Amino acid sequence: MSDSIQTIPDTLPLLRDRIDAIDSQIQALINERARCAQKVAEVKLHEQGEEAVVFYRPEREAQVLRRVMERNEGPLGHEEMAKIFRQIMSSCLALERPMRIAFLGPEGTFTQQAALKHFGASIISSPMAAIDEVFREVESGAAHYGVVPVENSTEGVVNHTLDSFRDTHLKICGEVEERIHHHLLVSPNIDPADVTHIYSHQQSLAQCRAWLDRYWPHAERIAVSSNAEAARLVSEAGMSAKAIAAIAGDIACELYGLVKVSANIEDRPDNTTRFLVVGKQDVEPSGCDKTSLLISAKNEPGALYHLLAAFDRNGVDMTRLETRPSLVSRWDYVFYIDFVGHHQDKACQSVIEELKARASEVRVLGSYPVAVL
Ligand SMILES: O=C(O)C(=O)C[C@]1(C(=O)O)C=C[C@@H](O)C=C1
Repeated sequence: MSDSIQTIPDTLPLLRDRIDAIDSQIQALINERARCAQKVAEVKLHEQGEEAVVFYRPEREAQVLRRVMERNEGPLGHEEMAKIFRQIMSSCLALERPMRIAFLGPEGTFTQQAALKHFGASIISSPMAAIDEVFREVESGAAHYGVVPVENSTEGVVNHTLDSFRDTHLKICGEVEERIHHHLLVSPNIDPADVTHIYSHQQSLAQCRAWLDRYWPHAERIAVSSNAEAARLVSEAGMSAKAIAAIAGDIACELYGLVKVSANIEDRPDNTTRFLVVGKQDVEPSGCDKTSLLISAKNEPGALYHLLAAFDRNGVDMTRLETRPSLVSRWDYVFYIDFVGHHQDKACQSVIEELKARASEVRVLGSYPVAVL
């Protein structure tokens, strides 16, 4: 046990004095760290120039957060401690250059929640109406990075996101995993017993299907463009005392001032959505990375078998395989493959070389740190 733990006082006034003293030390240290970040920005600008400068470094952030978790001794939990540092880095990065992040909107979506989880709260967030708009916003330079959903553990892949990679030169710079908790929400002035219609995004309705069948078998389910939009409709209807409900998450509930009739109503308690961060940069290795590839296979017998064999031969762990129509000709397919490792790793380079010999196109969509939080 360290000295500081042994000398913790045991009366309220003394404990508060102690907390005040610690807070002023923490504050001074955070500002010292922030001054270092300002200096980092100067050095980057000097070395890379205004046109090419890259302030956000996902691999460095992942390393910092992993180290925080490794050295943490409690009583605060590892994730709790990492979240604090997540926000400190977010504030430091905003001092270097405020980051504009486009995400699948409107305000209050799980994608916004994922963007805040990944970048911290010190970002300028721009809600977009559709996934391809997020890509365009980043391509045009109007946003530095974009956040889009890519797969849900209950409902499978988000095809719009996968298909968007065919027409873009953007890279995957990161991934975020978010546990999705759905709640049944109404306006504060509405009696839940009067509810006749339940609004949500079709994926959210599907993720709560068994619960709805059991508890709200007679309510009509209405699919809308997002669950945040459902929450907005419910708050608007509440003004004219119309009894409708929404299924949405915490930030939509808060944003639209709704109340929870039932919390955590998703059918599967491990319901998780994975999001991707897209940008223009090639991310350096962080020591624990993943790579995503887009492969157009030649239309010949055993094509997929030969592609997969390359992973086995090089001992590279494939974590995901998705097939999508190529949109070039009928019954032609492209494969999206994720694997463990960075494209600069020797074994991963061998896999990519072997794939290139077999496939008509192999594109590295990006190597990026495995989600830390
Ligand atoms: O190390 C850097 O390159 C920094 O800019 C500093 C810092 C940090 O606060 O630790 C801030 C932003 C980057 O995304 C990574 C780390």
